Amino acid sequence: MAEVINPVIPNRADDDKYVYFHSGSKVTYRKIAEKPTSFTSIPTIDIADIDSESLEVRKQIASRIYDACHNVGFFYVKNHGIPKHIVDSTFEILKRFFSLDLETKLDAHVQKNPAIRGYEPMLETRLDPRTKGDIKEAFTMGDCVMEPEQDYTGKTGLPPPPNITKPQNIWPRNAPFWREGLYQYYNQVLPLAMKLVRIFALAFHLPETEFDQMFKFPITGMRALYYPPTPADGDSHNVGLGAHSDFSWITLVLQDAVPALEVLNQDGVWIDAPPQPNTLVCNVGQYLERQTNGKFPATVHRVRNKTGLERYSLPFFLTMDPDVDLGVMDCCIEDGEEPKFEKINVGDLYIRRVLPARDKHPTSIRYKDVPQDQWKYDLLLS
Ligand SMILES: O=C(O)CCC(=O)C(=O)O
Ligand SMILES: [Fe+2]
Repeated sequence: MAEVINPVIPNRADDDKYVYFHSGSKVTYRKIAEKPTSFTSIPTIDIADIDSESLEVRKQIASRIYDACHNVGFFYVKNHGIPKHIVDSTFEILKRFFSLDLETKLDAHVQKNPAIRGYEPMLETRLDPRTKGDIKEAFTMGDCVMEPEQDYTGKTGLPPPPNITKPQNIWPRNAPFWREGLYQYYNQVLPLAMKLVRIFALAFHLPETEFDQMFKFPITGMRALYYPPTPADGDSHNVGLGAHSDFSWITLVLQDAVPALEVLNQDGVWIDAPPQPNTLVCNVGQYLERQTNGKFPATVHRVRNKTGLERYSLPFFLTMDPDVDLGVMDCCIEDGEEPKFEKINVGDLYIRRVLPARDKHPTSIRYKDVPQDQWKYDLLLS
């Protein structure tokens, strides 16, 4: 029998769209995936000159940050200025804290704290509903007008607000090194983040101090994380932290030498963000995404620790003051474009995201019958 000639004829004009190949006796073809449209690595930005007296030099850093945030939503911060001995001692206390006995850590259980801060044991959160839970332990602290380490009056020139009578953080009573050590790092990373706030203003060709009035005493969260090795041969959905974008303005992550962080690009490909020595990872959060009308995407990421080693990390989340009403910046709306996000109150949006994410927490249970649009940030403070 004569062989049937397949009517598909390779066409040179289509060479860049299709691969033609023989399959058995037939000529056939396959469409080449669209050219990669998105990033394939995470850029590094050296900020050694962030304090330069030259505005031009500072603008150059800002311009690189603009490109990284626009194209990727993530970048490594090199020469961030946090002394190495503080980074080293921070990892020492992270290891020391998470290896404490459970009872000592549970003394500061997140369920005991109205602001949903404190210690979260293994599997307590579940960002990916296909999993048993996130394979990590965590401890969160953040902004608090009452804790002397944060010097509210020094920063704002105001006495602490009289309506706040309970500390927002909870600390394990039998591990005083933990509060002391975390504050050592906190009081380095917060000023660094505030320098970045100014550089971000420059990135939009705005006066450097444009955002200052939004960050007088910002909402912060610092989350110590311990990820044991995720079993390599187990369920492929196993994750240290399920895929998510950050609920912050920006996040600065201190990670140790164990690779596990992965960032999702627009083509749906997971890109590794392995540790680079002496850097922090900076990423765009949902508030900045809103403010920029999506020009800076809050890029999705996850943590999978497949190395067989224990991993520690310490993200610092910066969000503006809770009383700010945040809209899309005019400079981010192109001709003919509409704002994609409505104006919101920063603190109210915060509580409306934080409580549903922890629906078993006593604060969530307390307000479960109150309609969400009546949840005010102050509920977290009482
Ligand atoms: O552990 C990390 O490297 C990142 C953690 C993270 O993405 C988060 O806590 O939001
Ligand atoms: Fe994150």
